Amino acid sequence: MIITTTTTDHPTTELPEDPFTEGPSATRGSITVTGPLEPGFDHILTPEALEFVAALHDRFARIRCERLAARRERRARIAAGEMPHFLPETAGIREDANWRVAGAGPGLHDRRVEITGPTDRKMTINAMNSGAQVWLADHEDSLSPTWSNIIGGQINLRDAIRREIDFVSPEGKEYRLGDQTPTIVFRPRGWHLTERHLAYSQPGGSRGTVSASLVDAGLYLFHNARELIARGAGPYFYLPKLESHLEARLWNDVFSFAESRLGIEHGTIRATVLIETLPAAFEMDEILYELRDHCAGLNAGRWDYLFSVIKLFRDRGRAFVLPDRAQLTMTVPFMRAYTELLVQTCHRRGAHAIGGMSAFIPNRRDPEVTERAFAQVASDKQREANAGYDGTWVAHPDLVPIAREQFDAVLAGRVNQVERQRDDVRVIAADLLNFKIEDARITNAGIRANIRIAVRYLDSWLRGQGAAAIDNLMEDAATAEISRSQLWQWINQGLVSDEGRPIVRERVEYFIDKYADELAEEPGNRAADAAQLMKELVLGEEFPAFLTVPAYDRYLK
Ligand SMILES: CC(=O)SCCNC(=O)CCNC(=O)[C@H](O)C(C)(C)COP(=O)(O)OP(=O)(O)OC[C@H]1O[C@@H](n2cnc3c(N)ncnc32)[C@H](O)[C@@H]1OP(=O)(O)O
Ligand SMILES: O=CC(=O)O
Ligand SMILES: [Mg+2]
Repeated sequence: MIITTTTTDHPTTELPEDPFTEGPSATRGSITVTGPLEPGFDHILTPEALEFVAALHDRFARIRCERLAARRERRARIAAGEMPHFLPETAGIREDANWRVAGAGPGLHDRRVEITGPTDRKMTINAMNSGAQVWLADHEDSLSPTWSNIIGGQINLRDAIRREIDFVSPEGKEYRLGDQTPTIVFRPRGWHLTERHLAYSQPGGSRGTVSASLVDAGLYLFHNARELIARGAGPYFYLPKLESHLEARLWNDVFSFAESRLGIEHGTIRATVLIETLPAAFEMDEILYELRDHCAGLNAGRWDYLFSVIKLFRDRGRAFVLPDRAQLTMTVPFMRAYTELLVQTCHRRGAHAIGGMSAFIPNRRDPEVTERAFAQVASDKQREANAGYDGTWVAHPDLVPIAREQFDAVLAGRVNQVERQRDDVRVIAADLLNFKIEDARITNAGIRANIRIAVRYLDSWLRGQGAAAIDNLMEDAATAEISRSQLWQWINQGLVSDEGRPIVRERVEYFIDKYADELAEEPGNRAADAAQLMKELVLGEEFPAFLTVPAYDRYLK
């Protein structure tokens, strides 16, 4: 194989020659627990596990900061007029037809339906009994990262993996695992997030930030990697919110280091990378390449992708303004282009292409809502299966058979269609950047819907629930990001709604208060904080890069 690029010749560049033999100058920091110890936490936060997480910090904390700085630099260049583009310096990787990724690990060949959801004890058991092939156990978009949820989630994962999990609800309903359970793929928090209930100290007393990604992935690997392998699967990850192939390289280095440290074979860990930012869509081949020893596939994370487009171009003028959220479907030109390119890229490299999440969810108490959700989800999954995807996500157990039916119809007895090449796809940069939408509208109803959804979602998140059914749609951190970033953009671009109403701070503020007031009677509500946070996110001059950052730093208890 001939690769004509400098970025590929990386003996994991930031590391010494034998990257996993610590040199005399290696930092030996330590991690201490500053959060409260709830029942069972001591079994997860053991001295050995904390030492492992500290070793990850010694090695990778600085590089993480560099990668985050690179995100800020790129965004500044885009604000100044640069457009995202395919990188000339990595053309060799894209043009070389000869390399492939490791592909699916044991238990991961059949990913027709993947149920996603947070790791609380009841939902863990429900997801494991859902009939899906995979459970995406989520510490990202659908999990509010309270200390209880984060370490409680690790307890539940440990117990689920060992089949030692049961639960009795306050109403007395009993939950236990059935015989057939899905392969678990764990999604740690993204590189931008920190964990404030742990402290990282370096020799000499200096303190460093604790990366939420390294905590989540580190604890999961430490407690479960060997057990998963012994049970015929492996430690598998979904990697969220990557913005470049260098971030993929960082993950790859983390995995290689962890494998070496835990004494498991190189390449045992498998990752599926979410392509959910616009810059990452320009680096899909490079991301696969960086992670090739550990990579199982890519996923089209549609909601964060939309958020990324809005965020990147928020101050670039009206040509970059997207219409009401309801009009941002998967068939608008830029979404179709990115999802088609993803399948083509994956299958060329032997990687799975996994579809995304339709936000329509059933309501067991309302047959009409359920019927509409089933129809919407069926059509979304039919489109994905026909496009060549190997599997897809669902948000709710009742959607598993609906999605499965669509994939089974196309796969006709096979468990994936990785061999199907989409040589017909011709996507160029202009297609990924074609933000024109026919009959685009920004309506008063669309503005109010964004405000209502975001306020309600923030209230839910601050109460510790990171996914919520709002008006029969699944809302999570990614969908709420779209709502709040659209509002910020529409205000700052001085837009007027289709009905002729200027979109101004005073009016948006009025509705924030109105929708927060609607929640004020609910027991345990966080409506006042949600309104305050929403005002910061939407009415401020500054645009916080992620809503979860100020929400976590200043509002989450
Ligand atoms: C942009 C992205 O990243 S998408 C991926 C991230 N988002 C998600 O994962 C969302 C996952 N989905 C959910 O969290 C939930 O479906 C919600 C919050 C949207 C709705 O949940 P509920 O209001 O509890 O729905 P509903 O009452 O219909 O649930 C019925 C049963 O199914 C269970 N259930 C619903 N969704 C899930 C799920 N995703 N996983 C496991 N169990 C589930 C509920 O726990 C409930 O169980 P019970 O009958 O034993 O009490
Ligand atoms: O994580 C998935 C998304 O759509 O965002
Ligand atoms: Mg996402």
